[in-house]
Amino acid sequence: DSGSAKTTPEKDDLEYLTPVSIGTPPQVLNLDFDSGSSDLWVFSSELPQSSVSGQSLYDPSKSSTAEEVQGATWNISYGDQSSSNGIVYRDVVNVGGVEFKSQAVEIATTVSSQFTRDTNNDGLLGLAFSSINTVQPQQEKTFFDNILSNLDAPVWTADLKYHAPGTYDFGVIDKSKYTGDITYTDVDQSDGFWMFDVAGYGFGNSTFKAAPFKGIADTGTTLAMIPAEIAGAYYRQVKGAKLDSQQGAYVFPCDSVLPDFIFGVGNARYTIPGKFINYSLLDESDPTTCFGGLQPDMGIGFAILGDILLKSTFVVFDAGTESTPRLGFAKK
Ligand SMILES: N#Cc1c(N)n[nH]c1N1CCCC1
Repeated sequence: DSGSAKTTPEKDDLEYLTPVSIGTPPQVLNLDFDSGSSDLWVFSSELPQSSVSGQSLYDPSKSSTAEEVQGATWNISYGDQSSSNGIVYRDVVNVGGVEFKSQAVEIATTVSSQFTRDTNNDGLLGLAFSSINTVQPQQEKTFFDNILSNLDAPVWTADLKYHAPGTYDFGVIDKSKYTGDITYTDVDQSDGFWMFDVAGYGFGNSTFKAAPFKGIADTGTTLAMIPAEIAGAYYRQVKGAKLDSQQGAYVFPCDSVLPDFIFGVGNARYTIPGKFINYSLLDESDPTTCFGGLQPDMGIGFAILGDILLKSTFVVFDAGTESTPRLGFAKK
């Protein structure tokens, strides 16, 4: 098996939403594919109306193939303090033509206000490791884990783009989506994430610094949260940039020309264009102050390499054969 699904960015590339078919007849929901978490959960007919503001709802009672997982519950909270919880069904799930007949579909009976406000996001499809799936008493597998043995190759790939649709592929590495070689690096899955070593960094007229740091490849995070001293050194190159203490984030004049940011994987070097790092207005009411796409990590012990970084490359999430999983990066 192999398949390909188009993923479309919300405003400012806040997140990328991908159509997923669930049930019989198929109910299509647009989900946020998240390599930083491992639950497939959806807005559902079981939610109170006050929690729904335009999202599409999965209704298991309208699917002839839905079966409730008796006694199973789930409860997840994310780094941005958003959260959701509910009960569990199994149903047919199809992503880009790849189907699994008894995927755990976690239906929300409660969602936090951030999700209610995110009107086009119908839920999440977790693509981190199944070891951090939150279903109890019996943990469930991710969609990728479930389809793995049927895939032509044990991989999924992310080709995210700046202010344009991209694709998530399963079971195939599409050579038309990248240039040059793919550089692979080992993954430490012990925290359930796609965690790897960034070999170092560079920007502006500074030379590349071989100062390695750990980070997770996280398609579910908008920005790139990097070690505070690196973020500080980067924004010192930007006239008028300052750390907005209220936000705990760097802001700068919107007409700033931001330096490119170089990151290393193994011996390879990749460039995040400065344009990507001029992320968005801080506040719609002030057209002169902009918000950076690179921000300091919150001292959690690893960087969170989200869409700002991932969209500058073609990324291979490789489960490996019996060996360790690995990540591949290529220019495009
Ligand atoms: N915070 C956070 C976060 C993350 N690190 N990966 N995915 C996240 N979210 C998915 C939906 C809301 C937040």
